[in-house]
Amino acid sequence: MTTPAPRGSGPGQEDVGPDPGTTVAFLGPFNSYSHQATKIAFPEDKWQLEPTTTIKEVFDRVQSRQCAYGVVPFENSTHGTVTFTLDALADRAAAYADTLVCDEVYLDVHHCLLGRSLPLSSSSPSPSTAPSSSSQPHSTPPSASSKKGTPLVPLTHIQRVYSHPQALGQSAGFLARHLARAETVEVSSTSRAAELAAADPAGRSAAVASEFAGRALGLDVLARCVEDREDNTTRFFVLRGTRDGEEEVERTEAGEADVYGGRRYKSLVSFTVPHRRAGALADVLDCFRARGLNLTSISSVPSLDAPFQYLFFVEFEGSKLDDPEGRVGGVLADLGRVAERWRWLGSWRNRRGER
Ligand SMILES: O=C(O)C(=O)C[C@]1(C(=O)O)C=C[C@@H](O)C=C1
Repeated sequence: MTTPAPRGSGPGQEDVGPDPGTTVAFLGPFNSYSHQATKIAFPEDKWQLEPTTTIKEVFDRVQSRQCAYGVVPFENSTHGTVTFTLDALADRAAAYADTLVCDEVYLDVHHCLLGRSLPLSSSSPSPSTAPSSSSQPHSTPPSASSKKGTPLVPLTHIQRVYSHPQALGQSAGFLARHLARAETVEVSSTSRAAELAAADPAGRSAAVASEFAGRALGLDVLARCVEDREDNTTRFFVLRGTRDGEEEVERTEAGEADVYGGRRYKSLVSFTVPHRRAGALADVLDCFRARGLNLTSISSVPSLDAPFQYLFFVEFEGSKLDDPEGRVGGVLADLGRVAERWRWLGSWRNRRGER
């Protein structure tokens, strides 16, 4: 049996009413990068997309079946893992026992500095802000200098830059070069940052966010591609609840051989190891090596069992439910013997390189 996958082919796709089977929670507000990623996997004509204010709320809605799916950022290629998502996946209070990762979405992330080209008040630029390294006069039209990562107008009037901590981290070099004296303020999402910049009556606030978010609010683009690396990409996880009596993940289509030798899929497990035993983590990793399962990421968070003890996450190529050679089933059985406690968090189609 093939479990319905997202990307427009899921249950109840003709019905866009309040049926929880057609709803997808994502980290909002609208126009966030999470919203863009969600639209890739869940076309808006078939799915009802519901913004949340926190990543935890996405997990809550999936676990409680208020929403059929959820989309959360997992890691960024420049700035690393998203700790709120790892914390929810760590599930220390067993609040998300029925929530699994069932797909992934890669999104190229290109940030803009958004704000007002000139301060809205008639006063001159604040002496407390650093002079911009741009030497262009205010009158220069943006199109005359569209060089990536270079201010399109002087930034001397910008006193404050709002953004999501991930986006600030991804643009740290630009901010240090051009806005060293401006205050940086972390907020819950890049689109919230754009809202705050738009609400500044003096026009002295800016946001690191998408051009999309700026357009929706009538903000000027003060600089494009302010991320420190051109290949800046964020990977999102699609979450869903476990379903009784049903296979857990999308399988290879009937007759479609797994020509990638397991690379068609990825899986995620979490585990703890006996903290005081030398080589305990190496023993767990050795189980993957012994079965020829390639690891694609490894992360850790404090286990909160005791100070300085950790819960590990290992992501590897292979699926629990399309496992003709039994290698994934084998390694999960090994984990039961070698790890202190462990949990399978899902298997899904490997989307790397699809876009
Ligand atoms: O703030 C947003 O727009 C988000 O969707 C969150 C988020 C993240 O947490 O990583 C998503 C993608 C970008 O890497 C920056 C921020």
